[in-house]
Amino acid sequence: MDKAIVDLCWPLARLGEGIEELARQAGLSPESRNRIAPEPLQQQDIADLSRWIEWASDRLALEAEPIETPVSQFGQLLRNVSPAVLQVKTGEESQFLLLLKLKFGKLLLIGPDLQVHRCSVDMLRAAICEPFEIPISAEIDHLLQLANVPKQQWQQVRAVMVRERLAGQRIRGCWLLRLPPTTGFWRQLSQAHLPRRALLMVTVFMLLYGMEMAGWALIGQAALNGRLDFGWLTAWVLLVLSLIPLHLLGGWLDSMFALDMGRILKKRLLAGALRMDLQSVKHQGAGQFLGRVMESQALESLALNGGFSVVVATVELVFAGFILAYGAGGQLHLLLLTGWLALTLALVWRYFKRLQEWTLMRLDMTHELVERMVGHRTRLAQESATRRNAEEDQTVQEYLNASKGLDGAITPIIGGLSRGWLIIGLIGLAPAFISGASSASALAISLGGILLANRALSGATGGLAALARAGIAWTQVSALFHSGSKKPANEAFLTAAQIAGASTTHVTTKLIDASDLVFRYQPQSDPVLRGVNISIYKGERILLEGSSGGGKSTLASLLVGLRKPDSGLLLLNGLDSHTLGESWHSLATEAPQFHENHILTGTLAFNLLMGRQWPASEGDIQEAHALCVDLGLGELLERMPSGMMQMVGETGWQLSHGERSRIFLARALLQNTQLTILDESFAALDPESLEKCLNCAFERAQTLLVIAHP
Ligand SMILES: Nc1ncnc2c1ncn2[C@@H]1O[C@H](COP(=O)(O)OP(=O)(O)OP(=O)(O)O)[C@@H](O)[C@H]1O
Repeated sequence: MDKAIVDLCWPLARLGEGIEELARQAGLSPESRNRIAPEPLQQQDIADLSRWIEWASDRLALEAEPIETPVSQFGQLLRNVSPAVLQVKTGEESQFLLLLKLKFGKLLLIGPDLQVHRCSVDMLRAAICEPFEIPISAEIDHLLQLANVPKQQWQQVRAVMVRERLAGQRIRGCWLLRLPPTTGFWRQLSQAHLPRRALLMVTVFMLLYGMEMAGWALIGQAALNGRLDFGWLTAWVLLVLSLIPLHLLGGWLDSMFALDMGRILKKRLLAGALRMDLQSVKHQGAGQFLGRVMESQALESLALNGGFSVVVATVELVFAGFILAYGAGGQLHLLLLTGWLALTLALVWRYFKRLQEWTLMRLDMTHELVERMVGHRTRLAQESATRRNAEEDQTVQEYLNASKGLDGAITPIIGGLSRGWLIIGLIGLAPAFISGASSASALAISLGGILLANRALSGATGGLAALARAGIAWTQVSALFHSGSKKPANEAFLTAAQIAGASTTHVTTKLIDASDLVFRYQPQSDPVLRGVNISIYKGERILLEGSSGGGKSTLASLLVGLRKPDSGLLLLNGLDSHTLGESWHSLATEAPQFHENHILTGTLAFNLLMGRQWPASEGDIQEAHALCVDLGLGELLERMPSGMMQMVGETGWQLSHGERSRIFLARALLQNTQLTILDESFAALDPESLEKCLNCAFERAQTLLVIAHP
């Protein structure tokens, strides 16, 4: 490896300091004083590197996204991924490069001397791809010799051959540092320079209107003074032409702003949706969520378009106010314009209230519709035909009435306000016109002001109506937005051995230790679980029986960390949920009951291996295939034209009840966790399949808890 690159490498022991420096120089963590420096990882724990980098970044209120790419595309990756941490293998040791950014075609790297150094993309690419390329280069050179390729073409041909040979190999060991979507929204906006861009946008539009008005003043004055010759016209045309690049700049700034704002907002809402507590998700139902998704899309487009129109209209109104004040109408015109604006706001408020009522009704209808669609078969089979549509007419009638009210509120806003202002503006000009006291130029200025205010009002009314709709959408998605914020982790880093309860200082054979657990679904309701004590030792096979509704599935969800107990102590490998954090899920998993488990639309392989790294390795796919055969699904796999890559789910191959239940079982077993809970996973199986599946579970699960009604 090039000596210049070796000098830029950071040792593992200083990586925490390096990440902190990288984040600081990349402007990702301005408030460095309040952060806690992550403890370094030791070289012997290198297997935990990826988790450690993610944990250390979390400590700095950042997110480290692991990125992998085919070797052939690594150069491209280097150009696009920054700031990033890159792993470099130097002998047995792992060292690291800190990539700050790409500037004028060169990469900027932070060295251990804390200085920024420049380096070419090719040089860095060669250094990191070396371990992949060296083993095959001798063989390729031999081939080139045999093929009598002229020496001067070797470099070129070798590069192509290396690329071809390494096409299937992927490089790991690259982590992109960025602000997580859970960071404060304002900080994300400033990081993307959005406030600055908004200010620039307003300035461009102010300039645009200033110039536009100057143009009209120029031509108007020349016409009124009778000096409209070729020179004046040329000056006017030049002014108008110079508006074109400004218009383009304004449009570009506007779309870039909208894109970035939309991206940040979407990421935040998605993060919120994924972090929502299981209970509230269940409580709201699929229909409500569908409604929310629709509202979140509306929020983005309406808030941006509406907000932008209102800003532009405000600029126009300020200019119109100035012009009117200087015109023949003077104070009277200003007064009329203020009154008209007040009327506009009042009408928009009325529209907002009616829209609120209408939206709630629409969301309820969406919810009901989804529920009816889901339960359609049941209704056809069970519900009396006469009752089936009984309530629909009344609901639709109420919805129609609300829609009529909404139309009544929007019509004057869209159609009437700007046109009405034209009439009011002209009436305001009448006294000056009739009395003849004002000059022709003052009348012309007033007329220009009225027209500009008319344009502003039509933009403002559309914009305000869109903002009102965005406001309603916000009330629907604000919970998602707020649940997307999170504080950085405070827990100490745990190595894989510590999590597994097998580190040198802490060895435990007790996998689950629960005492006095209490859980209730609603704060005011009776507990479903009360005073539960249970100990599960590693390697045990346990059958959990009990009366229906006794709380077995609820207990399972506590043990796999999907729910938290209201009180009591629950330890996994001697560690509580606060200490283990997300790692709880890598230790304990369950195959939930049939009605709570799903085959997702995707390949069979994805459905089986979704708990592992995706895209899956060849080895993972073979393991999943072998397990399916053990569970008696071999014949099904043979029938499927694409085998493991067969599309399944709603729109794919329709699996039978028993097939699904075996895929759910395989999915849980393939996670290879220390504790596997199977919640009534065998209910749909015939005795022969049941025996096969049970044997498989006994063989594969490290510790097994089976919930069943034998
Ligand atoms: N969201 C909820 N709100 C209130 N009560 C709930 C909720 N979910 C479940 N319960 C109640 O909690 C109790 C325990 O349910 P759980 O599903 O854990 O029982 P179970 O022992 O697994 O039953 P089964 O053997 O019938 O599957 C039941 O009485 C159930 O009605």
